[in-house]
Amino acid sequence: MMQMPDHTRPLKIGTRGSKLALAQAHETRDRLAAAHGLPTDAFQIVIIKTTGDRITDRPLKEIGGKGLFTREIEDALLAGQIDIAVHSMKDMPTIQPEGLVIDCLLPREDVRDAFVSPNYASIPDLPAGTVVGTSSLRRRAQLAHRRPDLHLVEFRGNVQTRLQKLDEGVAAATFLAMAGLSRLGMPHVARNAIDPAEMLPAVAQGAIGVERRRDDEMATSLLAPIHHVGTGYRVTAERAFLARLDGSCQTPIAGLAEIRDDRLLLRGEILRPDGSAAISGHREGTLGEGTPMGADLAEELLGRAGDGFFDHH
Ligand SMILES: NCc1[nH]cc(CCC(=O)O)c1CC(=O)O
Repeated sequence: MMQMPDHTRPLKIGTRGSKLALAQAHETRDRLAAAHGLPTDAFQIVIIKTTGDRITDRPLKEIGGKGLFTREIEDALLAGQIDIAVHSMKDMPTIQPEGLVIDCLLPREDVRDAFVSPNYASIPDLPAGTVVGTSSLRRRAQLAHRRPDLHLVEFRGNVQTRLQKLDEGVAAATFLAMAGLSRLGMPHVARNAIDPAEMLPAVAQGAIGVERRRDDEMATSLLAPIHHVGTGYRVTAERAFLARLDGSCQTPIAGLAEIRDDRLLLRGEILRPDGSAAISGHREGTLGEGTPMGADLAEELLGRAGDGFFDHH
């Protein structure tokens, strides 16, 4: 018999310290407790500060992109300081360090982007020249593509910081993930949720993944029953698309897989950083075909884009 965690030897759940990260860690703990009939004090939430949390005054792309919010957490997992780690899959590099795996996905939240603004109800309402804040290369390129007349500014920080910047008038509108707002209990902050057909979300937006050491049998068996299979199929397809394009977050890429009638439908989009061009396509397949579908769609879009597509100009 496996020794289950209890309050004297709790399973340590590693997470960043932002409100959203903590909400995600608590959701993971509650699902684990419910699935195994354990009290919540059989789990201990351990906050780990990452480089991305420490450096808040520079654009993400300058300090290194994806991995900035995860490296220290993965080091703690490898060192045995924590037993599992909870991540927004949107922020995860496509390759995990040797010895770590993510094969547990929680049921996906709303995948859409939220339009947030004190004064305007939607993107079409924004007058020419309006200042819009976003730190996301994807959202920046998508917006510039549709509305080249707007003025885009860098807008970093966690959800609370960005909302405060809107209040202070640093920008008249911004975008946030609906998933984050919902998990923070504040979906009403969104003026509207943008249809993915208008603004395709980031790969894995709204998905939480739980990472573990590959050889940790306790973590493996504890996590197995909370894995959401449908979310797994979808995120697999989207991340295969991302992996073939570029593992970093230095390029504007969007991707969304959905399940309809037991079929997997994948949409993908790549954009020039300045929004001057966008190329999109789609694939359909069986639920288990996400990996080849993602790679194949990426190949198609890269072929149509040609050399130098992602270069700034
Ligand atoms: N890049 C930061 C980040 N990573 C995950 C989320 C939101 C939650 C999610 O998409 O799962 C956010 C904030 C945002 O984009 O508004």
